[in-house]
Amino acid sequence: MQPTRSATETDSADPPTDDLAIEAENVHVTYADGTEAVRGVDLAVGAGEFFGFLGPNGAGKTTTIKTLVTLLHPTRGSVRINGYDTTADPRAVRESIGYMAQETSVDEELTARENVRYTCEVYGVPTGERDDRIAELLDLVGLDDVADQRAETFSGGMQKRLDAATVLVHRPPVVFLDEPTTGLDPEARLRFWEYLQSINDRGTTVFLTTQYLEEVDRLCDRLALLQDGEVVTTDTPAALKSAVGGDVLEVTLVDAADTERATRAVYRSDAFEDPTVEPTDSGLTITAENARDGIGDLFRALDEAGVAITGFDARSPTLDDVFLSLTGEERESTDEDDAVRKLEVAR
Ligand SMILES: Nc1ncnc2c1ncn2[C@@H]1O[C@H](COP(=O)(O)OP(=O)(O)OP(=O)(O)O)[C@@H](O)[C@H]1O
Repeated sequence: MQPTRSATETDSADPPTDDLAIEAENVHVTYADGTEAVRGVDLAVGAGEFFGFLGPNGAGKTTTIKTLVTLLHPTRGSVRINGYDTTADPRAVRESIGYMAQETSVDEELTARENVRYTCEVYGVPTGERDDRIAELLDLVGLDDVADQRAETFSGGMQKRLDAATVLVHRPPVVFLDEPTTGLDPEARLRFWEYLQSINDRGTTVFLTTQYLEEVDRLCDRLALLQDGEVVTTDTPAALKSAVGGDVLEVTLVDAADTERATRAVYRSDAFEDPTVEPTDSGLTITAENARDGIGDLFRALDEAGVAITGFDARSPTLDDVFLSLTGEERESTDEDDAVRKLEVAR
């Protein structure tokens, strides 16, 4: 079964509820060496939301999430989690959240069951409730069959799911997950997404940092896009894609050296109203309202300019286009996203 986006989806930049799980106001974090990793971040995440925090390497995602979970203090600004201020009341914050760091905290010498039992002890889950809680969580993450095997025999994906189960032992209303699927193969990522969807379906607020647009598009009610320590935009995936506007035409040229000539020909022609033309490795991408209607005129204009094409594709905007138009940066992870798509088609 494929995970689907949760039912709380809205087409708004505002959280779907007044009941906020995460509130960050003008948060700045500057490291001791002077690096300004986070520069004025505002966030308002509603209780029960599945919220994506997306950005390229080094954008400041980990620094932000560590600040939200009280491991770092804001240099300026304030953070409230479940109504508790992270600076004034860090203990209350920690008791009301789960945090899964990038590095797994699974003890490989223990079995899956022992790992979860150990975390129950750390969090003081009442002794009489532990067996049921452990069974429920191992079932939730699909590790009930291997509950008594040592974690060292697990794949990377299984270890991540075990780690995620331990994050939930004290039934926190909010969980923070820092790039939980980085390094997982496509099959393991899909299973992890199903798990994340199921914990959100149970009412848990999920704050997920990731570099994978596909992940955000599939799972998140809303997302914030971070670049150079600043939030560039916050909205639903659907609204962001429609803000890119129109259709996207991908044109592959026989000779990539013709890109400039082709770009000039597109702008000179009246095939499209107000097009945006971006060069790619093999040709160009044209974005315009009703671009599909201008395809005939486009072919004529390129032919007249002496530019030969080998391939052509018309599609609706993706989050990749959003990312490109807002950050000016091409994404690096496309191969992995393609692998997930292919796997889903094969399923
Ligand atoms: N302890 C530190 N001291 C100084 N600078 C740091 C420290 N940790 C991170 N940085 C810098 O802060 C900036 C933001 O890093 P951060 O790890 O928060 O980004 P990120 O978006 O999580 O990146 P990635 O996806 O690579 O994990 C980067 O320029 C990074 O080099």
